Amino acid sequence: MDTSDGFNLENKNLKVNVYTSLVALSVLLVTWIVASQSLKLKSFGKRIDKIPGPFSVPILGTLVLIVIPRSEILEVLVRWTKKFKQGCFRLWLLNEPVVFISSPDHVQKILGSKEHVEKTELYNVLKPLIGNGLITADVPSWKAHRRLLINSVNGKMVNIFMGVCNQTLGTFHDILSKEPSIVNFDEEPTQRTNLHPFINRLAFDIICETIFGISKETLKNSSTYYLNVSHKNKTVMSNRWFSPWLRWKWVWAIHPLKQYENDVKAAVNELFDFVVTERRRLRQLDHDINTNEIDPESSALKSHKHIGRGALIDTLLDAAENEENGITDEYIKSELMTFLVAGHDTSSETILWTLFMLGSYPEHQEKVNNELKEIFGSNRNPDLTLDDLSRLTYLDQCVKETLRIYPSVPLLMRKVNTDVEMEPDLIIPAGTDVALCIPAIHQNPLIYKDPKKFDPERFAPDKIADIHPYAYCPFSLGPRNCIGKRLGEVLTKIVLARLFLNYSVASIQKPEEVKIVAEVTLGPSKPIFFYVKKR
Ligand code: HEM
Repeated sequence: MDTSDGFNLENKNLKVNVYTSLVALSVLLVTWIVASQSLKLKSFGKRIDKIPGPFSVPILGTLVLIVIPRSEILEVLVRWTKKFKQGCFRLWLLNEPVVFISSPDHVQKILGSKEHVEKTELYNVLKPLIGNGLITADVPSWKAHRRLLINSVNGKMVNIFMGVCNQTLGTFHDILSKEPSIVNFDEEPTQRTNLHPFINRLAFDIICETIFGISKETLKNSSTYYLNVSHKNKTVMSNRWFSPWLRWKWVWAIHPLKQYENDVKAAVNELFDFVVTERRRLRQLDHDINTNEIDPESSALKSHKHIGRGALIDTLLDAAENEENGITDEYIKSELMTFLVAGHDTSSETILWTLFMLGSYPEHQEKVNNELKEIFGSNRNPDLTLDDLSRLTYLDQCVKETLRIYPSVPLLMRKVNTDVEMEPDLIIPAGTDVALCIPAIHQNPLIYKDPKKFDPERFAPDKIADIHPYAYCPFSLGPRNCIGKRLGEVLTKIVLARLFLNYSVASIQKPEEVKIVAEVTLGPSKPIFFYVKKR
């Protein structure tokens, strides 16, 4: 007998055995997953289903969510908030439940508690871009890092920020005043202006400089400075955030956007390497200047145009010098990207929506102008101080009211690790994902009379105390609120003040014509246009 025949036969048998074992193993695995999931869901699901909610079926979950376009999800959520008792309802996203809450007392029980600070798995969609920074960090790392950063973010970073804002606004004014669609005060504009790209770029430049401690001229030399942190990323993240199908991890693993995610990771790494190397060089230069080890006429010193110590990167590099803090380069990268992503789109959307509101309601724009005139007289380009900003109280009311109607972050989520009794007959079981749809919370007619109306008077100093503290949460509330709230407020007000000192705006579309889209931030479905006149 030919020995090679025997060998082939043995080989064939071996292959058949391997395939059979693999199939058997897969069947066992799938059975085990299905059985354990259904056992878990049986008892858990029964408790969840005691909470009312829209029609749902096993496995596919709440059917409406699968068929409606993403642009309508927000409207549907607001409608359900009104329909179900105390605005509390459960949804099934495929086989995972989410409980939505909206009454101020319920919001307080979750956001106000030190216990419910864990984020849900959904936040993992942000990780390719922002790693394990504060937004996505697990609870122990979040606690340690928040403690590390809070004082400098609200202290020296604010002062650095003011300097960067004033300087960048100067150049911004030069760019904007050359825009051909902007006319002099006595002329009628014929061309419309889309202010969004200007504002977004401005916010990006200011935040970049304050976080990385590197002037934007230097950053421009980095090939990835223009890393598209804006549109395409938002689409990728929002697809994963809002599409129920993409919650199935295996779908995501083979999804075409996976490649894009990898490209983003590579670009983030490149940007980070550039920034950290450059900042370390500047810190060394600082040291040499202080210790007189450098010739005052040297070219290195002449090109030394940086913003001084106090950028976020300095706090992180200082902390890394003490080994006990356990700060790694990987963490520094995550935190820098977290602040960049969390800071610039949120602020620029807030500025844009406020312009839209003040452009739609000229009577309120007039009041803002009067306030500016009273404080700055005829000086159209003052360097603003924190004290000036605190005196702009009517502008502040307008921004607050805009953030009520158009909160830049539309959705917050928390995982609760203990049973939470909302009402005696309404218990959210431990392990549930709890969601807060901020536009729905902000449209509660029991708190805000005529909630769709733009009325800055709601936030007048003598009325603000009437608003339940947990009925207004554009920056979230409680221990895991927005750490950059102060920076976001300063940026929004300083940009708006400088704009209204020099320009008047009129919105072209009416508020009811502009649809909002809930992505990771809340933006208009189509660009918003203005007629802009120089003052
Ligand atoms: C008007 C502007 C802003 C708005 C409306 C806003 C809103 C928010 C909201 C709602 C959260 C909570 C997110 C969640 O729990 O899922 C948050 C968190 C955060 N924001 Fe802001 N933000 C703004 C500006 C900024 C700025 C300028 C920065 C920094 C430069 C920043 C950095 C952060 C960070 C790091 C977190 C995570 C905090 C933590 O988990 O401890 N934000 N922001």
